[in-house]
Amino acid sequence: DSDKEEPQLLPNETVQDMAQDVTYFCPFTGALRGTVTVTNYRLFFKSMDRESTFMLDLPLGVVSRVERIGNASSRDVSYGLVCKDMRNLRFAHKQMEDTLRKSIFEVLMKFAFPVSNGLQIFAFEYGQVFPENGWKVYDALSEYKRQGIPNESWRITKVNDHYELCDTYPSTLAVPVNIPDEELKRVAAFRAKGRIPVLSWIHPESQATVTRCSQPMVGVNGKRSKEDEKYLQAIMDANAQSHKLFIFDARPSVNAAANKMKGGGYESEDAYQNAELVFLEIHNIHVMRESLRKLKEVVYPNIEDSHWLSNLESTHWLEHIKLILAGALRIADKVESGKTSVVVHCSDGWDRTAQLTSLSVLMLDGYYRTIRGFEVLLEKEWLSFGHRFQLRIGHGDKNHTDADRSPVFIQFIDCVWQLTRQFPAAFEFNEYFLVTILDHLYSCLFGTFLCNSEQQRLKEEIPKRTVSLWSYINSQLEDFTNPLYVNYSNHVLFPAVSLHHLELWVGYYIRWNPRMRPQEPIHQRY
Ligand SMILES: CCCC(=O)OC[C@@H](COP(=O)(O)O[C@@H]1[C@H](O)[C@H](OP(=O)(O)O)[C@@H](O)[C@H](O)[C@H]1O)OC(=O)CCC
Repeated sequence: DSDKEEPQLLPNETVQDMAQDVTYFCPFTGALRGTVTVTNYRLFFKSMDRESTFMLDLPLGVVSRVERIGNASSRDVSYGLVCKDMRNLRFAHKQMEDTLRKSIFEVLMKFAFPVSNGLQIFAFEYGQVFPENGWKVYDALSEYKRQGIPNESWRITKVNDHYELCDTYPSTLAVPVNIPDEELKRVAAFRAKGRIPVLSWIHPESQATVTRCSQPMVGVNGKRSKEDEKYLQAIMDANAQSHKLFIFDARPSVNAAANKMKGGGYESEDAYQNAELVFLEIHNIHVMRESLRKLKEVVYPNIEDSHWLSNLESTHWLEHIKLILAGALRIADKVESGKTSVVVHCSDGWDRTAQLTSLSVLMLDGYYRTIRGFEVLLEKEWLSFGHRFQLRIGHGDKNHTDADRSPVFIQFIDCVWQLTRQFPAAFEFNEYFLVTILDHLYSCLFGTFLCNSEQQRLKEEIPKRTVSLWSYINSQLEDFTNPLYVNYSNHVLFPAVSLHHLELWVGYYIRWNPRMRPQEPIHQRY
C-alpha cells in the first residue's frame, strides 16, 4: 500500500538500513525531504513533501561511483551517486550524532559493489519463479538448424567442446565442411585469442554467409598462415554463387596498422588473392567510452538549448552510431544484393564485430526482429561469442576507472532503436523492450549479462543459480510488444544511414528530465 515507507520487496530482498530526514536534490523539481531505504538490491527514496508522492527506485547495480561531498565543519553530509544510466543523484543528511553509526550511504556502497566487498551479486539471491525458464530460449544447435546448418558445405564441429580451441568462443561452432578439426587448430594459432572465422548467418537462398573472427596475427614482419588463407578460401568456395570474398575490418586503417606493433594487423590482399579488404573506420572502446561521457555532460541534468546542436556534435556520439550502422548496411547489402560471403573482424572480434554481425543479420533476417528472435540474437552474437559484459559494465565492482569499461552494447541497442524508428512496423518489440534490456544490463537482478564468456557462465553455474532476463520479459510480452508490428519475415531492411536521418535516442539518454516528456510523472517513466 502506498503509505508504507518500504518498497514492495522481491524474494530474498532484505532491508539493510533506513534513514529518515534525508534530502534528495532533484535537479528538476528542487530539494525533497524523505526516507531512504537501502536493501541488498536497491535504494528506495520516498518523499511526501509535495501534494504528489515522489519516489526513486534505484537498483544498486546502476551506481557507478559514490562521491562523498562533506566538509568537516558543516553538520550536513552529502553524497553524489554517479549512475551508469545517464543520471547523478545527490542526497544529504545531518551528520550522525553518535559517530559509530555509519551513514546509510556507507551501507549503500557495500551493496552497490558486492564483488569488491566479498558479497554475492543479488542475481544469485533473487528467488523469483517465472512461468518460463528464459535459459531455454537459446540453443546453438536449434538456431543452426533453423538456418539449415549442417548442410553440404557447412558442418558443426566439436573441436571447441571443452573450450580448448578458444575459451572465449561458444562450444558449438559451424565451419566449412572440408576443413578438418586439426587444421582449425592451426588457423586458431594465427587469429588473435584463437577466435577463428566461424558462421554467424547463412542466406537461405544464395548460401552467401556472414562469418566473424578476430584479427590475423600478421605482425610487423607480415607473417602468413597457409591454413588461414586456405580456410578463407574454403569459406568463399562454400558459396557457389560467388568467386569473391569481402573482408570487413571494422577498424580505422590507422588502428589496424598500429595493431601490427602488437603482433596483430589485417589480411594483405596478395596473401588473400580472392578477397577484398574494406576498413569501416569504427573507433575503439576507449573512444566510445569518452564519447558517451561527453554526451552525459551535455544532456544531464540540464540542456543548454542555445548550444544544443554544437554540444551534441562535439560528443561525436551520432557520428559513431552512423559509422556502425553504415558498416552493417554495407555487410547486409554485399550478402543480400551481391550474394557474396563476408568475413567480419576487428581487433579482438568481441566488440565492433558483435555490433556489425548483429545489426547486419537484423537487417537480413526478420526472425531476429521478433522478440524471441532478438533474445536468440543477443544470446548468440553477444553472450555466447564472448562480448566481455562483466568487464565492459563492471557488475558489482567499484573500480569505475577501469579502461576496459565501454558502452559498446548500449551503442548497439541505440543502433537497433534507430532501425525501429526508420521501420516502425518491422520489429515485434517496442522501445520499452530496449530500455528494459539496458536497465537490466546494469541492475544485477538477472544472470543474463554476468560474466565474460560461455565457459565462465557454465563454470559459475549461472543458468542454474540465477534467473534469466528472458524469464521476466517473456512473462509479460504484451508490455514489450509493438502494436504496429507486421511480420514480413523475408523482408530485408536497408536503412538510411546519413547523419540527418539519425536521431538522438531521447527516450533513453534524456529519460529523467521531466521537461522532455512532461505528460507523465517521473517515477512512472519506465
Ligand atoms: C601503439 C602500439 C600498438 C597498440 O597499442 O595497439 C593496441 C591498439 C588497441 O587496438 P584497438 O582496436 O584500437 O582497441 C581494442 C579494441 O577496442 C578491442 O575491441 P574490438 O573487439 O572491437 O577489437 C578491445 O577489446 C581492446 O581492449 C582494445 O584495445 O591500440 C591502437 O591501435 C590505438 C592506436 C590509435
